[in-house]
Amino acid sequence: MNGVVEQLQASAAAAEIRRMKSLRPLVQCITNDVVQEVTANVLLACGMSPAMVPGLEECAEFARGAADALLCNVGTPNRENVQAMKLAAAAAADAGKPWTLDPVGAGGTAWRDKAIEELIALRPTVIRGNGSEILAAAGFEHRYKGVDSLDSSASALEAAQALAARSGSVVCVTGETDYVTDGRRTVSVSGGCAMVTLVVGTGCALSAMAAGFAAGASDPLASTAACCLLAKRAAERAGQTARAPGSFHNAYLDALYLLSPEEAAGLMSA
Ligand SMILES: Nc1ncnc2c1ncn2[C@@H]1O[C@H](COP(=O)(O)OP(=O)(O)O)[C@@H](O)[C@H]1O
Ligand SMILES: Cc1ncsc1CCOP(=O)(O)O
Ligand SMILES: [Mg+2]
Repeated sequence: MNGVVEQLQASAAAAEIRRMKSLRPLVQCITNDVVQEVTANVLLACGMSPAMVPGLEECAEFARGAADALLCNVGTPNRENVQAMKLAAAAAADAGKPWTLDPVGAGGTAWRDKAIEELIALRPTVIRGNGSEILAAAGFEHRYKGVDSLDSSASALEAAQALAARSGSVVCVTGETDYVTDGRRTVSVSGGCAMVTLVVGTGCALSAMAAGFAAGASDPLASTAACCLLAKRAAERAGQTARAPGSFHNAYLDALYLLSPEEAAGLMSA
């Protein structure tokens, strides 16, 4: 497949980022044990409200009611939290709220792959993963190293397009270049800074951001591409000053906070 790969127009990207910031979406996160804090901090820095609401007893009510969007992330799955993700995802979809699936570690164990397959069947608005995860979730040959990717995003583009066509979700495969596709249109976002991969949770947090960007969006492909663009520009800015992962982490949060929609979209120099 592959076909023509477009780029999001700067004016459209700025409009998506402005829209997200004026909504300040409340993003319900059912995520893994490793990335709770970085996810909340990333959402706050870019202008969203995080709420970690993973409990089986209340997750569906929250998804249906207070939340503007939902993240389901299978990084540290167990029977109970996968069940909570299914209940919350079904409630969100029923209430017309967008939700994002992060298929962390797809392709590693049969049990996790079955959980991911069952979540995909609930039609996430967006599926966001790294190259190996998207290849695995699409049923393509992939290489596996836990939550890291051994496959480039470019090598997973065809799998992303196939997964989007089969699931009805927008699929975002990230890496040196991010690709966002609905199976017909594909948008790429390049740049960023490779040091972002040395800060745990930046991919997981990006999936949470994509959920918030999809809240109220008329075109989830455009909102997801704008989300990737903001993250790439923030990583670039962080990389201008930070020389190692600890300071990069702080500089990345600061850049997510400081970049205006126009700067992130390239309409104004940052
Ligand atoms: N080689 C790279 N160069 C620049 N940015 C990258 C690179 N690899 C990943 N990124 C960025 O890191 C963030 C997380 O993506 P990724 O590392 O693919 O996800 P995950 O953390 O789930 O493995 C994204 O913003 C992506 O664009
Ligand atoms: C290290 C680790 N182990 C289970 S989940 C997780 C975090 C993965 O974060 P990311 O996908 O953003 O790199
Ligand atoms: Mg990940």
